[in-house]
Amino acid sequence: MSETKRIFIAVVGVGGVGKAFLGQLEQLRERLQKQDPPLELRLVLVRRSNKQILQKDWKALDIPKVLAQLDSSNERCPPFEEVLDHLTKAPSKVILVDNTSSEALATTYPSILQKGISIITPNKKAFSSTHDLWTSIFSSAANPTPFPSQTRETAGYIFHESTVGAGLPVLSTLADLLATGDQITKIEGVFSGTMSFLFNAVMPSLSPSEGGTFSAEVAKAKSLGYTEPDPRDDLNGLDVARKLTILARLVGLPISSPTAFPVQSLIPKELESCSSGDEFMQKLPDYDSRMTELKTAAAKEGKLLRFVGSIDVASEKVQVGLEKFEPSHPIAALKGSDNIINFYTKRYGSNPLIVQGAGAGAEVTAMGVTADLLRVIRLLH
Ligand SMILES: NC(=O)C1=CN([C@@H]2O[C@H](COP(=O)(O)OP(=O)(O)OC[C@H]3O[C@@H](n4cnc5c(N)ncnc54)[C@H](OP(=O)(O)O)[C@@H]3O)[C@@H](O)[C@H]2O)C=CC1
Ligand SMILES: N[C@@H](CC=O)C(=O)O
Ligand code: NA
Repeated sequence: MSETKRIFIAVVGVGGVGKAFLGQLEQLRERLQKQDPPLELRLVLVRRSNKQILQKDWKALDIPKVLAQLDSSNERCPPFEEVLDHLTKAPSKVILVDNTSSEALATTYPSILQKGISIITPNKKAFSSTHDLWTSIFSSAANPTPFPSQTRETAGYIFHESTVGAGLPVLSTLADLLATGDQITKIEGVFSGTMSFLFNAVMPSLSPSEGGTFSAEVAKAKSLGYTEPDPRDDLNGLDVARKLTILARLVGLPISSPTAFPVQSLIPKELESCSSGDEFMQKLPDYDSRMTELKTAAAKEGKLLRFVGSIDVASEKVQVGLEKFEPSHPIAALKGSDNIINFYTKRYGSNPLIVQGAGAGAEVTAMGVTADLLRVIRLLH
């Protein structure tokens, strides 16, 4: 066998997605170790909000045992810049996996990339906050968006497939459409696993006796790992707005922020001032009748409520909110946490290219991150 090549992996965030990613990393590590020439994926950092394990001597952490080790570790988190300084001294390439929803970490991506460290992440914050940050990230990365037409070899690569539609091939499909010269005219569909789950459960049919209460289904979506760490970030429409911002920017629209277009919030006005997600969840059942009223009104028109988003490229119009659909409509017929993303393009004409499937959940999201890991590995070797 030829000499083993090596890539160092640094994981920040070990919640639902981070844990599932570590499981997939272990499987991939075993596979790549056996290929010829072997490639070693060596885990050297795991970090959560209040503690970390960093291998200063670059020795491999044992992935199946690392979470238990982290639990019992006393190593507090130094500022991330210190960790980054150490990672830049690695004897081989480093890939940082950001499995958090931290905006603070997201704003450091440009400097991480400039240091030659690649990033893979399901965290939407970096790509859907200010347009300046977006520009800064992709002018720092080795793979400028929307597709690598040139490379800056000393910089790191960045991929973020799971920021839209979790592991579904949404960004890679869009990149292929653009790279092969198609023109996107419209993107529309259901972009939130949480919202899909909620409306499929609260209003599965036109029958008033079917469907759970809104607050109980929100609690279920949270326990299934579909919601953002704070479910209000889903219910206020911002999570979908962030995904549409990312897609619109990839298409070339200079969207300034995810609040720059109409976004419907499902948070009752009275609960906008809740100081915590827990307080919000406790009080939400008091407002279930509001959703029942909306549901009843839609059913009178013979329609089902669904939470959707759209980008009209020519008019640069982006919008997010509730709409009503005939029960036979593909959007109304979704199941579970499924997303559906319709790409209308010049080549595909009036029959869109459709990507559909689970749009939230730890394993399917981690799968998109692991697929991004493979993309970076291919570019590095
Ligand atoms: N869940 C899903 O279905 C999907 C999630 N995503 C995205 O994936 C990301 C992770 O989601 P999920 O796993 O569900 O979230 P969780 O809340 O389960 O996990 C978040 C993890 O990040 C850690 N963390 C938060 N802030 C920091 C920080 N500043 N430094 C270090 N660690 C930090 C938390 O630490 P601690 O453990 O100490 O709290 C926790 O381990 C989010 O950006 C989310 O939007 C994208 C698509 C689908
Ligand atoms: N909270 C999000 C998770 C994936 O991005 C969702 O429900 O879609
Ligand atoms: Na995706």
